[in-house]
Amino acid sequence: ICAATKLYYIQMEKPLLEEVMLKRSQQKRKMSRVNYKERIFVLTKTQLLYYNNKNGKKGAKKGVVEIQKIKCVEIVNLDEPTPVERQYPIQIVYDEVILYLFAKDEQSRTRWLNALKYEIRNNQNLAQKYHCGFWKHGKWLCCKQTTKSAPCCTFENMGSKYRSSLPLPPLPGQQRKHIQLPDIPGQEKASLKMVEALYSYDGKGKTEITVMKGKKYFDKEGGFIVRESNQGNGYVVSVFTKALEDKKGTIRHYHINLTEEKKYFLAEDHLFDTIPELIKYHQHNSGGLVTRLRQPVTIKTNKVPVSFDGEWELKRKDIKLLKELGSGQFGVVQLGMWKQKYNVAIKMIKEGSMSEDEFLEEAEIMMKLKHPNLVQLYGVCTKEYPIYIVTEFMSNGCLLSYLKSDGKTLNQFQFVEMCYDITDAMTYLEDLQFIHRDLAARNCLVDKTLTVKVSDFGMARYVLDDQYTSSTGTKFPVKWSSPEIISFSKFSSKSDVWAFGVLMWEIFTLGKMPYDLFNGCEVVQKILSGYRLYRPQLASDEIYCIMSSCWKEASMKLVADAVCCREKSSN
Ligand SMILES: Nc1ncnc2c1ncn2[C@@H]1O[C@H](COP(=O)(O)OP(=O)(O)OP(=O)(O)O)[C@@H](O)[C@H]1O
Ligand SMILES: [Zn+2]
Repeated sequence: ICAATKLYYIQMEKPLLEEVMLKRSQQKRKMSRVNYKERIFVLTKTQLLYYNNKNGKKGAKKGVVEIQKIKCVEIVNLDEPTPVERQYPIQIVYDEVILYLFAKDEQSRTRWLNALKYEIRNNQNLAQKYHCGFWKHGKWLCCKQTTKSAPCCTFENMGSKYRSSLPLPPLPGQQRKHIQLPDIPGQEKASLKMVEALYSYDGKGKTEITVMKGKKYFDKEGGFIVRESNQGNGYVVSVFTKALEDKKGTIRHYHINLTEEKKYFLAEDHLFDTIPELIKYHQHNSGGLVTRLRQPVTIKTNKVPVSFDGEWELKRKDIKLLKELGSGQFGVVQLGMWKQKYNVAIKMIKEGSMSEDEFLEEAEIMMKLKHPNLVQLYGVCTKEYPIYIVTEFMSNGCLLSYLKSDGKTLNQFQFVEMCYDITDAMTYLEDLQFIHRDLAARNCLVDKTLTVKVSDFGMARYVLDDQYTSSTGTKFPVKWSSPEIISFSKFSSKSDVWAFGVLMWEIFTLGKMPYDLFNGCEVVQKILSGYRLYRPQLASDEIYCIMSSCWKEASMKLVADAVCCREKSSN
């Protein structure tokens, strides 16, 4: 939980926007000349930072504005003839200072305005008014007042709609899907209610939606889809709302219109070059729609509906095997199709590799474990051999292989996000007092959106292979094992934490073998004498601190003594 919280805060440092913009000198001395310099601006959830621009790369840090201190973010009117590169000014008012920035075009300016306004929405001292013109040569160009601190002349018009006690969803592209930490404002834990269409229905008129039998639809305020128009002429945004007369909610449909200049719009005054930009805008501004587009509704066809209602024995004839994905301790894993439409992964249990009865006793409980970062168990086929274990299919396969093959394409924040995904699932398991027992990169899987999910939870208990289950066996995951596992085979959520630390290390080394110079026996000796994995090059001190905090021990001596005793007695 502690690691999860820390990783969450590191995510807060993640760049939301990064772009080169011109910055006007701040004229700290009254008569100093006005100049404009190119800076690289970076927005995070807590700071707006700017750096020297060294051929598009960040050079020395030149300044920081704390998001908390910002009072106002607005455009500035152009009252004077202005060179082309300064047509899109933004003002950021904080402390008693104004920062003037110049975006390269209207789109970029809108992007920054929206992002900044969104991040400052809960600030304490947001200004009610501002100056719509520049402060220049000792006066305000808007109202001609000559004291800088003169009361502002223009009422704030846009900021207010971001000020809301209701939590807003994260910015598009930055979504954390399932943050559960209670004390951070602005988190929205989606409470999705799923409705299944019992009959197919062709929507008529403006307020009806076409549904297909058996498909699942989310019934949520602001839930929306972009779909092809039924008439085949372009695209339609369908959005669900309960804001209107009908308490059960209605679905409104809006045609995406195209102007002659090839700009898209839903409501006249907001034009966009692309549909994603249009959607992005309306995710933050209702702009004429019944409601803001809050939550994209996914009608994923390759995902098995989760409501099996306890029906965990699946029919073998409903499963078509398609291709081999790999193999593990229990045998071959296949990609398959369930009921001709859902992708699933099928573990075909090799006879003699699993204590099947014990697994089946527990499978029902494991089916009930549901978390966006746990590979979902869908069911089993037990009537014939080989027994099938059917789970969610993860198109990017095993995390360890993914790190080795594609790790180089990932950035720091993606590593952090992966770690965070795992802590989220592990926090859930710990809350339910479910111990994983074999957490490692090889037992995590990656889906097509690069979300990492934890797999094979609890499965180590059903392995029939002494080399794997005995702590002295050759296949026993010693390198992921905490001292108390090595010493007394004591598994707990705490030993899962130890393994998580090693898993973090695997992520930040792009899938290196931990302690690669040592064999199992040597690792045991090393660990028990206090040796720990080194800091991976890609891990900052902060990250390494989280990682190594997973390998702390209450008392090394107690454990060392215990091992010593055990060795003596076995001699
Ligand atoms: N749900 C899944 N979706 C996609 N690929 C999968 C899935 N489950 C397993 N695989 C693929 O099959 C391989 C074998 O998986 P399995 O879980 O049986 O073994 P393992 O965890 O790699 O090894 P072991 O069982 O020895 O710990 C994985 O490495 C992965 O490439
Ligand atoms: Zn003014």
